[in-house]
Amino acid sequence: MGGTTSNSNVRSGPGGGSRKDAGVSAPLRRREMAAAASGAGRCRLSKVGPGRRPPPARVRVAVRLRPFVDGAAEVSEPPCVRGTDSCSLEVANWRNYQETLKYQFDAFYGERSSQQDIYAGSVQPILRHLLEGQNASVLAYGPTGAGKTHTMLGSPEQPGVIPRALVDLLQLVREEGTEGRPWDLSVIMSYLEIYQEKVLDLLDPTSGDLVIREDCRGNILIPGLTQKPITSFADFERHFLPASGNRTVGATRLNQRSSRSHAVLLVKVDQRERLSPFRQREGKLYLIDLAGSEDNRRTGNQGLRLKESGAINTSLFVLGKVVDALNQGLPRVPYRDSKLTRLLQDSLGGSAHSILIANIAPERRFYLDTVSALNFAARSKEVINRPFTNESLQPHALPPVKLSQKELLGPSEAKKARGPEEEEIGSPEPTAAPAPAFQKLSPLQKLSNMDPVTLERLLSLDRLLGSQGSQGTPLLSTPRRERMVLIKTVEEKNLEIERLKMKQKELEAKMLAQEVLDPKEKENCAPTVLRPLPRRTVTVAKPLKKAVVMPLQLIQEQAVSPNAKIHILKKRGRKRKLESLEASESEKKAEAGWDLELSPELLARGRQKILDLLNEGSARDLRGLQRIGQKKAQLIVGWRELHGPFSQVEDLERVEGISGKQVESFLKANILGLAAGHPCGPS
Ligand SMILES: Nc1ncnc2c1ncn2[C@@H]1O[C@H](COP(=O)(O)OP(=O)(O)OP(=O)(O)O)[C@@H](O)[C@H]1O
Repeated sequence: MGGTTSNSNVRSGPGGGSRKDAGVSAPLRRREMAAAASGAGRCRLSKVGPGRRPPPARVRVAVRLRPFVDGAAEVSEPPCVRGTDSCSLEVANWRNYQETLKYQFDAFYGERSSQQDIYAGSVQPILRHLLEGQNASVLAYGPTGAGKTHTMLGSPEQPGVIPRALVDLLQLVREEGTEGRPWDLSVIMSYLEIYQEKVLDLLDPTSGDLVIREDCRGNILIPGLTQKPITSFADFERHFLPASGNRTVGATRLNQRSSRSHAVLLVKVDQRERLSPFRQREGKLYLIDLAGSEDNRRTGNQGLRLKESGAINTSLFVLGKVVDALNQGLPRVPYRDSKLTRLLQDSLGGSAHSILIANIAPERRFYLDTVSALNFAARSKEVINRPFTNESLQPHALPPVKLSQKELLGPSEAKKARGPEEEEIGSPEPTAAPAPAFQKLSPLQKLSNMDPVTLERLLSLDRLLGSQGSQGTPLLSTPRRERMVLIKTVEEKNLEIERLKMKQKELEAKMLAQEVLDPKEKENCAPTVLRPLPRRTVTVAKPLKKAVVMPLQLIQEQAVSPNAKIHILKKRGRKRKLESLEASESEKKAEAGWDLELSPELLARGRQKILDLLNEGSARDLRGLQRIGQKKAQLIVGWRELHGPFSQVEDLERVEGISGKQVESFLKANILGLAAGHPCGPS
């Protein structure tokens, strides 16, 4: 290794974390803005105070150099890396052997450092944040065979970060949670791996690929992931050791037991205040052993190993892009481009106290990997996180909710939001009660109380008047007298509409009576053939496109079940009848000119059944519904866990990943089957 140092090759300047934190440089601000945009600081929490952003905490970076593991190599070649002090190291410059590349980090651990040195120096200090209700993460990064698993897991003789952290954390929890202390504490663990872009539960390997979600505070969670309560280290080992056996490892040319996946141990510390105001806090610790980046020219990987390697390298590449985007303050940070980065979203540029341990190897054959790992580590230490206290009130301590969603809506909207059954029950909802005299309603509230049809007509009249330019004054701001005249006109129109509706009903009844009398006509009609009625000539508002929902199976069912009423097909445009129920699917599609009107009770029954399933069904039950696969089922269960029960089927649209269109087609596919009491088959 050359003795001369070239300053131009110093990749990271001597500026320590404190100096950078205090600085107000533009790039730092941009990074902070990106961190905020990425989800940090979205919370309004008591520790931080409403409107105030949590203070920044830079990602800490430590580098660990492992010793030579191959004695022969140590004798034949000098190391290509060496430490210069407890924070700095230098690497030979392959372009010019007279020079070295210098790096400075928060800590550097040389080849003689022990497991305890790394743990006590870099990991132990962040554990206390968990008891403050904050998140923390430890990531082991580096090329394959550089010692990540050794650092995180270690061996029975040299236990690594994971066992040491668990021992200390459980001890802390015991001390803090003893009787007489203000908080009651509990610890829960989960363990997963990301293997070939699949999130697999190591505590329950049968569970399949899990979905990663983000809550309103920007916290990352995985619904359906097994959570095991632990109270002692023996408890932890009982779950952890067999689960570690489930992790995917394989032999490569560079490591006999190479991790083929990213392993993530999640330890959650839940705290509940014993006395008023009964706050609760949650701190999460992620302990992550990343799979190593692999140069497949050297690993000699082929087949499955090559595929695994591709997934590992891609996710690590995205990790690099995320770090770069955060550093450059880019508006879009590509967290979603890989499962790994999605999971690390609140650890990088997010809400956690994070420490990255970059593992490097001294052998020459690792040289390029070492330089690339060090460069990544140097970029990572510029990333700013904003840890905050994750604190809320325990559910029983919350004051009663004053306004329900229905109460916030106007009466007509609330009526629409209620199911037909609810309407029939006619509960004395506050929405129906007159507003108290002292409550001064704003004009907007008055409008929202109006019948939507009237309101729609008022607004279109308003638009019309506006477009004519004659009156010039928009309706809602016209003088009271003129407004009254206009409203009266609207009311008259409404009356006329009602009259026409009545007339139409009479006509319909007449036609039905005629059909009954006409035996020839009757002969032609199989009981299930749905007959068109004259088209309505008056539309109150823009006609809503009605869903044509008629699974063949159900129509046949209706034929033998006279109780269930499915009414009428209404003609729209072309004069064609549904000839027979055996009509092919394409023919049915061609019948777009026909609308089907279904018995409202039948629809309401179907909706209620769907709602019950959405609120009470397991992911497996939900998979039994049409148009719901494994992912959507998990999304639904996850949403429910986060937000509570769905109040109406349309709430499905609020589930991230389910669009309004999908909800519509889901409804169409399921409503009749469920109403008719069919068990739903898989889609
Ligand atoms: N600090 C250390 N002291 C002694 N041996 C070490 C040290 N670090 C790593 N090793 C040894 O080096 C080998 C490779 O280490 P390890 O499996 O931890 O690498 P890795 O980075 O996790 O690799 P991969 O990404 O392929 O899983 C192992 O035999 C391990 O025992």
